[in-house]
Amino acid sequence: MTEFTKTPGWLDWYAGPSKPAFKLPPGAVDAHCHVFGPGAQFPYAPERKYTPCDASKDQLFALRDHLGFDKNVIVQATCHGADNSALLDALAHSNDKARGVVTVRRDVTDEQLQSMHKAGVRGVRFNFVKRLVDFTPKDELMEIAARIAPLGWHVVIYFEAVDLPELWDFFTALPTTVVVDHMGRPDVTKPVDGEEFELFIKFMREYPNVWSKVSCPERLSVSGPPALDGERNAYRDVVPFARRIVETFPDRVLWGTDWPHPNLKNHMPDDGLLVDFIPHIAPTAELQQKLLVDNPTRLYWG
Ligand SMILES: O=C(O)c1cc(C(=O)O)oc(=O)c1
Repeated sequence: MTEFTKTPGWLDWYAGPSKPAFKLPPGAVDAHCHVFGPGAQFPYAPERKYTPCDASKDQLFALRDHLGFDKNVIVQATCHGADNSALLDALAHSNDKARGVVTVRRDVTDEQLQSMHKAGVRGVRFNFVKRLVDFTPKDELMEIAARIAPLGWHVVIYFEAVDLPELWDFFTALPTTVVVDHMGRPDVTKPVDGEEFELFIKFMREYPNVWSKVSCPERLSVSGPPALDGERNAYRDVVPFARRIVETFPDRVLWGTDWPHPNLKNHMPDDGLLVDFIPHIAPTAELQQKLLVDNPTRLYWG
């Protein structure tokens, strides 16, 4: 049995979350969440940049039911590298209520890809956030994208807003649907109609294969207030950014909790209150239906 020691200062996920006041529509999908280990059963990768607390599939499924979601999309976390065993185990025990996005290297075989497809995998994740991963050459990533495209899978990309100009040519050459994690991490202290965020809007406007997760206000917010202590109007500085994306591209947005929220530094949100962020960025029933049900169902269960 392997013992792991958490990264110093690690914040564990919030136990005993509230019941959201916002009632999720039937069939709602939490389209961005992770499983961590448990490390004793699914060891963390040697090349990881952090060691988390455990966050098991059973704990994830309990949260899903408590919050009122119907399904999950589980995204491979960088602490597991390219070993997708914990994720695949969660899919296998999900009763068809979960899909997955994996991390693979160029040595993955076609048989492995086929078998992951049968298990419910529908995408690969390419990560460009330097604090999370070592650099992977773009030709290797493009080769992987070309191999997963025939399966109907998509590519999930995680990057910081300042790096979009440099990554533009690579992203716009990808042959699949492209899903951006956490709105490409805008700096929300800059104007919502400023140069940086306009480039992201342009990316989505000019490339109809690009989708965005309007998730992670708890990571992007600077002025808060956090989703804690009954606050149902949290992270107000993030609202204009997320709402602009939802209202401009209503058919290409997804929402997820990001549970168990790796690497948060100053607080851990109450996931029930985090769900209450949704109506602030998707104010009508029609937008909520697309964001939470229609879009993820089409992309992952279509
Ligand atoms: O910002 C992060 O630290 C972060 C990390 C990971 C991961 O380690 O996979 O995933 C996320 O969605 C966000």
